[in-house]
Amino acid sequence: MPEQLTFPAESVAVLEPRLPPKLELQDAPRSRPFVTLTFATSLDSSLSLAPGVRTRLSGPGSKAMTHYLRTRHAAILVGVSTVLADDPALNCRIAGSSHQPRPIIIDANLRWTPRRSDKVFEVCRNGAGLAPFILTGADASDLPAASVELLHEHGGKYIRVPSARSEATGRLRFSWDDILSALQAEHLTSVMVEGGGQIINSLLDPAYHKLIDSVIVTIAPTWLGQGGVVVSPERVTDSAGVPLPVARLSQVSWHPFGDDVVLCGTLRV
Ligand SMILES: NC(=O)C1=CN([C@@H]2O[C@H](COP(=O)(O)OP(=O)(O)OC[C@H]3O[C@@H](n4cnc5c(N)ncnc54)[C@H](O)[C@@H]3O)[C@@H](O)[C@H]2O)C=CC1
Ligand SMILES: Nc1nc(O)c(N)c(N[C@@H]2O[C@H](COP(=O)(O)O)[C@@H](O)[C@H]2O)n1
Repeated sequence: MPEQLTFPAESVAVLEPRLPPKLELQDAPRSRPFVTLTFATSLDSSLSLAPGVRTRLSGPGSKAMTHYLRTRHAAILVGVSTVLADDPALNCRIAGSSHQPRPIIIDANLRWTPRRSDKVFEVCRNGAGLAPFILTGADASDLPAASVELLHEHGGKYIRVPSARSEATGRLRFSWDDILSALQAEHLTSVMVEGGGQIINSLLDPAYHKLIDSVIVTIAPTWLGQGGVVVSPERVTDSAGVPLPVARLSQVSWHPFGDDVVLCGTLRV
């Protein structure tokens, strides 16, 4: 029996001002998708116990909250290491909701080989989710034919995004402007960015704050300990080299969900 979550109407009302406008209420077309940054963290800012380790942080109430967010966004975006670690379904499991978000996987360097048994395809075949769009820096001629075919069969695809090679890692990187342009071209009007650590830390670069419309963070009352995947963006300094805070939320509100608390805010001025 597939999991069925419920999210109470009073909690819907609390979240609504933080969410993308419903399509029918949108007065003018947007030039880029509405971006919600959302993840679950421990008290020591960890997303998971270690890279590659799936770690449950959200309790039942905040988990249902995340799935409600999935009903309210056109797309849900994760990095390739999250897919490799978690084999996520990336679908919406709120009882009675017919909406499914489009999974977007950032895999600039083609590290993931999609397989028929992956959960994201399984839920798709069961009519309980959509197939992923994989954003890659690879040329069409370099895409593995079997992966292209598997994606095509389920309604997914690779999308080529302009990339630059990172001097530090030698790997291809995207700018967030290009990622959002690729989603806009697919008529995806909103996206929730779920993780993991590298994806969130790259989006929290001050150059991209103007692209983030809403931040919704679940904080679980637990310390995971050192060695976890941590949300901590690259440091910024003033002209004398003195460290400055990278970002601070405004319009902040806190909402308890069971043992967890959900923090809402914005980086927009
Ligand atoms: N608690 C939570 O809410 C969540 C937890 N997680 C956890 O996070 C962990 C995975 O996180 P990470 O290891 O940090 O990996 P990640 O999921 O952030 O993916 C890293 C990959 O994304 C690529 N990447 C990041 N920014 C990019 C950019 N701007 N352009 C192109 N490629 C980019 C990197 O090159 C790397 O290959 C897993 O253990 C997973 O369970 C993941 C999502 C949510
Ligand atoms: N909100 C939230 N709470 C946690 O405790 C988590 N571990 C995550 N992880 C994210 O959710 C994805 C799993 O999705 P499915 O349940 O398989 O659909 C996982 O890949 C992370 O992105 N999120």
